[in-house]
Amino acid sequence: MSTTPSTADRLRTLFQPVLRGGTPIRLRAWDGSETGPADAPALVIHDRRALRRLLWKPNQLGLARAWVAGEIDVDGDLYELLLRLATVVWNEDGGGDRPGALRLLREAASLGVLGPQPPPPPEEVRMPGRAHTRSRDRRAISHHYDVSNDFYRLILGPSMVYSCAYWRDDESTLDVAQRDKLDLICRKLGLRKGQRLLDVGCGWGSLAIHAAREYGVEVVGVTISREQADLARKRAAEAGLADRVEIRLQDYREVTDGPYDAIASVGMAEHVGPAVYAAYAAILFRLLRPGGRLLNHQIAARTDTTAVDADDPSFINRYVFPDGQLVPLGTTATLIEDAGFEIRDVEALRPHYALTLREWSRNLEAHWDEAVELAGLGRARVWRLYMAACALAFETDRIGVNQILAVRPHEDGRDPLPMTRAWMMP
Ligand SMILES: C[S@@+](CC[C@H](N)C(=O)[O-])C[C@H]1O[C@@H](n2cnc3c(N)ncnc32)[C@H](O)[C@@H]1O
Repeated sequence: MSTTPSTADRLRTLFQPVLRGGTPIRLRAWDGSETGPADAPALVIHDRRALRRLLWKPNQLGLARAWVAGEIDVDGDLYELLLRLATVVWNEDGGGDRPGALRLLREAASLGVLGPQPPPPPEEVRMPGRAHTRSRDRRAISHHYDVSNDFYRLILGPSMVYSCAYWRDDESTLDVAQRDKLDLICRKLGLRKGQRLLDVGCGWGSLAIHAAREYGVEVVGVTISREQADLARKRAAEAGLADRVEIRLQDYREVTDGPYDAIASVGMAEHVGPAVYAAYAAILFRLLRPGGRLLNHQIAARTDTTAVDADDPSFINRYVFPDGQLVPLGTTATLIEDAGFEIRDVEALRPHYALTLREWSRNLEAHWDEAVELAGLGRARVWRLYMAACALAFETDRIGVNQILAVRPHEDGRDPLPMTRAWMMP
């Protein structure tokens, strides 16, 4: 019997310092050799070029580059693989640890398993110029949203809502949970017939349509994604609401036709950026009438990582949401208050987003061939990894999501809201 270690065994030895605390996954090498627990999902390394990426940046970016390029894959459940890796890789500071990476690269070279240095896959983006100018924001948004409306429909389902759903019970489906979320927002905003609602970051128009149909309000929805605006207008017209739903291809900074009775901002403020957040909050404040309500629904980081992200960009930044930035809930709340709002309610929905993302992931995997046809293989692989990784991030409390209900106070301090929260409940 040969005592020569297999390629997979040599890889395991190599990754040992990165996989601190154990190797809870299977590894399969390009020659078919395999090591690790039989019941665990396998990280399949198809191409040895992945090694340079994985060893140089054993954190998210290296893994993502190898994944998007198709050099690695999973045999089994991707979410489960990431969950197992998260405990050993992502808690490690390998991304900033260049001396450690160099040592690993030398070891890899001596083991004879190191391939040549590959360029990043073409799906990776770097945004030139100053962040959060209107033109750069338009490009960043177009990168993520102008992919293909049909591709998004495969993932989001007929509701076409691209934010965390509201899962009232185990029986809910994604569509029901999305409808419940839209309705929760309308109730929190206290919408009444004849009022004017501004929906900043309106996506494919689902909230605008729901609010106009169920609450009789007039809605202006703005988005800077052309594909979204086109489909949102079509959906509003098909729902017979073209006279009450106006969809604009417009930046929130360009809205000047206040006052509105209520403003919703759902899943948009993540794109705003901490540097211009104070200006964003001030614009929404000016656009609301005194006594009017703002519902700001936004993903939050647990800690402020903006400085770290600038030095060591993440997978999400380079592939998914260029210029998207997450800050802690407290930072957002302070900025909203500083603009003059009174915060009246905060609801944390973290577990709801984990469930939503698991559903989107399942939809994508169930329609994989069609998704690849619509968006291209590289893009589809980006979305598959992003959705599984974000589900995990919510599940494990690395990020959260919160609905902040705030009012623009009356000058005399009169309270525009009921005394208890009962009115908010279904
Ligand atoms: C995650 S999507 C959420 C869409 C929708 N609110 C929903 O829940 O389905 C974010 C939205 O914010 C919009 N957005 C981002 N930056 C914007 C800006 N500067 N001005 C207007 N809309 C913006 C995008 O175009 C997109 O429609």
